[in-house]
Amino acid sequence: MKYGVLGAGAMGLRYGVLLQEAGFPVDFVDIWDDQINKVKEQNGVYVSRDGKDKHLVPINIYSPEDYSGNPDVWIVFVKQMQLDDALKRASHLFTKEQYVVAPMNGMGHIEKLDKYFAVEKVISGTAMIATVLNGVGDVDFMGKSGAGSMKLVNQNETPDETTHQISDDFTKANLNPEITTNFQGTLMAKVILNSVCNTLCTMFSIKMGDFIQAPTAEALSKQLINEAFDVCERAGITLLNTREEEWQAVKFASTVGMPLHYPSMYQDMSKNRPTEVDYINGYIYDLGLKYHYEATTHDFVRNLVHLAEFSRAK
Ligand SMILES: NC(=O)C1=CN([C@@H]2O[C@H](COP(=O)(O)OP(=O)(O)OC[C@H]3O[C@@H](n4cnc5c(N)ncnc54)[C@H](OP(=O)(O)O)[C@@H]3O)[C@@H](O)[C@H]2O)C=CC1
Ligand SMILES: CC(C)(CO)C(=O)C(=O)O
Repeated sequence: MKYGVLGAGAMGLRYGVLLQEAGFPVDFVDIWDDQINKVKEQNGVYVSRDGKDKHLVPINIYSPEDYSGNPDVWIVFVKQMQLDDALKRASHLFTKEQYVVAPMNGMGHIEKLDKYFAVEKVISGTAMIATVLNGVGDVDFMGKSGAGSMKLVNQNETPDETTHQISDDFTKANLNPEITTNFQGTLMAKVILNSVCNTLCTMFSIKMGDFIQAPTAEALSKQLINEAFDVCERAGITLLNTREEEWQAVKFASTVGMPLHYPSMYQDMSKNRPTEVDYINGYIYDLGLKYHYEATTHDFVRNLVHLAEFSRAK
């Protein structure tokens, strides 16, 4: 199938380059002018793996206004706060026949995608794949080839032939996809993991492997996990994991999976950009309020992240 990647940042480049290397046609569309200009100027994107073997990979990149292709599948990887703008600028490129796959972090993207794509063709998911954008036109794939895994989940919880075909293509690209059929439960399990790892590592500027060694890591993680599970139970969401399994997932990702990774939220904070915390801890808190439950720890850490954003901006 032909892929269009909307958002040629860290994750968009990782998915697109791996699919291209697996033999699929890929076009990249971005709303970030500096990235487009740099990639065009250097005739591609510099790709490294764990900081080594930096090499140039030629890619096709366009602004939405300059692109006129018709991919079978869009892969959307932008920060939650950029999504409205990206979709609006690319809206002339979307058709009701196209599928969209958006394994972004946080929550808030699905309703936005539904405005442009047929509901049964909206696939979300989660990516346990760590990637760092060193700067414009320069991306670092963390972990060995084949490291990391992801979940694909249809909004209508009914995987069709195209979903399986996308999954096969992603397998060929070494992205290790698994199709699940519990939409909310799949997405929220990742939101909860990010509400622990991304938020706590970002506040203290530490890698996941450093965080997990802290004597307080378990207590801090379990407090956030328990509150989030309390929210999901009230909202009628059956999570993929139990509370204990969620903590084990945090531990595994931090100890074995990606100990050297600064989560993507830290990558924003360290460059003085706003973070996705409102779509992660903030989403959990707001969801709780709808069911008359206050996830106060999530609200507190969300506000601490905003305090850090504010103090860095000064
Ligand atoms: N990175 C990761 O390891 C993972 C990320 N995700 C999720 O994937 C989605 C996309 O995230 P991701 O690919 O990480 O983000 P991106 O790499 O796409 O973020 C790039 C954006 O950051 C801004 N930016 C400005 N200057 C720089 C700079 N010098 N270096 C880097 N970025 C700059 C630009 O936006 P602007 O001009 O508006 O500032 C640009 O569009 C998010 O939902 C994220 O949470 C999920 C799993 C793992
Ligand atoms: C790679 C991972 C899972 C780390 O929390 C992530 O989602 C991120 O960096 O945003």
